[in-house]
Amino acid sequence: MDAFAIRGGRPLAGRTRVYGAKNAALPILAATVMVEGISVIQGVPNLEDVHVMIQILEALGADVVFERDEVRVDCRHLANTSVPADLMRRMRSSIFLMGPLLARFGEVVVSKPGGCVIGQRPIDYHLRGMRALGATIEEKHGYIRCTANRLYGSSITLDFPSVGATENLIMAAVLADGVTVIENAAREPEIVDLVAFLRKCGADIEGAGTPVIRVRGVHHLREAEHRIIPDRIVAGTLLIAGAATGGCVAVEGAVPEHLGAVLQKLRDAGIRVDVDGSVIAVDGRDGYKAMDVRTDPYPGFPTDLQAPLMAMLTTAAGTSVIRENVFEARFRHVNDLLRMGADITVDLRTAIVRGVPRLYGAAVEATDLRGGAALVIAGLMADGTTRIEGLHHIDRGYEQIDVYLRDLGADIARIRI
Ligand SMILES: CC(=O)N[C@H]1[C@@H](OP(=O)(O)OP(=O)(O)OC[C@H]2O[C@@H](n3ccc(=O)[nH]c3=O)[C@H](O)[C@@H]2O)O[C@H](CO)[C@@H](O)[C@@H]1O
Ligand SMILES: C=C(OP(=O)(O)O)C(=O)O
Repeated sequence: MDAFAIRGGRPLAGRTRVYGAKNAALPILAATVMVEGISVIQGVPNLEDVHVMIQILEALGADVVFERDEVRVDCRHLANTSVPADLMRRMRSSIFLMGPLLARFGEVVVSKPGGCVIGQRPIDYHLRGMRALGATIEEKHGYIRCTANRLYGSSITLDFPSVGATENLIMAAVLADGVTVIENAAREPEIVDLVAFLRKCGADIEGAGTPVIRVRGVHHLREAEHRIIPDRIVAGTLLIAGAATGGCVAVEGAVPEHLGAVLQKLRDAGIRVDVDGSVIAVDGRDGYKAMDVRTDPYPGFPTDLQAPLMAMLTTAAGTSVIRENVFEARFRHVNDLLRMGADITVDLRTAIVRGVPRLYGAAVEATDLRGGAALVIAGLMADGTTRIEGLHHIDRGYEQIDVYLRDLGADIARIRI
């Protein structure tokens, strides 16, 4: 088993480059099963979740080659429509196979997906939407079998703008008969990227990035090449780490508009933020103050950066109030931050963070992906040595985070324990 050993207290400094977004790459790789040809996807991050998605595609009968940051997926001879349960459990994004397989073959068997434990994370919107498109759904012994002779365009209104349900339903609707309208759709940049890929393949979709998405079904999808958008959550994590350590960090290759709410919050805390084209720089040398933050669907402050920002605010002057509006149980990192000397009280979806002068190194364990990133940031901020276990959670979403941070001057090592 691996752990990170971090000697904290060094301000990060320098330039780094962000890679492709996990949360865009995963649905796009799943969408390739609808293409009866070869899809070429570039800018794919080398992450555990991407490897699981490739294993799923191979189990379905696809030929997949992953070289450097390019994945070539040949789905001409796809034969299997059941996603193995052990792979389903490995990540939330396994559910993205539901829409595409149903669309292409009229049948799919999945089971409850895994992923970060940050709330109940049901899939009822996905299933309700598939039913609205004409699918029959049987749930037995933990398996979910969806079938349809044909899918038909329909009107679907989501109770909450779910990212995954919006993506799954767009994919199911792409090959359906007629027009599907998804209302209260999620607007995240990753959805816009999925739609950009599908449109290159010949799909007829309008409204991505707005709350109303219209999909007019087409007969088939053709081969296409696509480059994944940069990972706004990784970019945000590195910028927050830079500011939290009182350092100066520039992240290249980002899309600043995707980070609007995040950059605004950093500025609200008194951190200097400069944007020059695709380079975002933060300067935290003058320190920062407490502030209130609420997570919301895009374009609001992303829930995936709530934990990293909380780590930063543990030593801010004053009291911060953090409200988590997207997931009902996304504060599991708090216990370990307390172990490191933070002063935080949680009441359901609200965390009150009273700034303390400093954090202290401790032995802690990541229990989910972004909570793990928060512990890394806390370790970089803390006096003394922090040992972080549970690295598989962090590796699901950050490509060699230790290497990136070392390049910025951090004293972090991956050790075998
Ligand atoms: C692979 C991927 O892209 N993951 C992201 C995606 O997760 P994911 O797509 O799972 O998140 P959703 O947007 O679907 O979830 C938002 C809320 O809706 C609820 N819900 C969702 C679906 C459903 O059928 N029923 C239901 O009640 C969830 O429990 C949650 O409370 O968006 C989240 C919100 O930005 C991010 O934190 C995740 O990083
Ligand atoms: C929650 C996340 O991932 P997943 O939806 O794959 O669990 C995340 O990327 O922060």
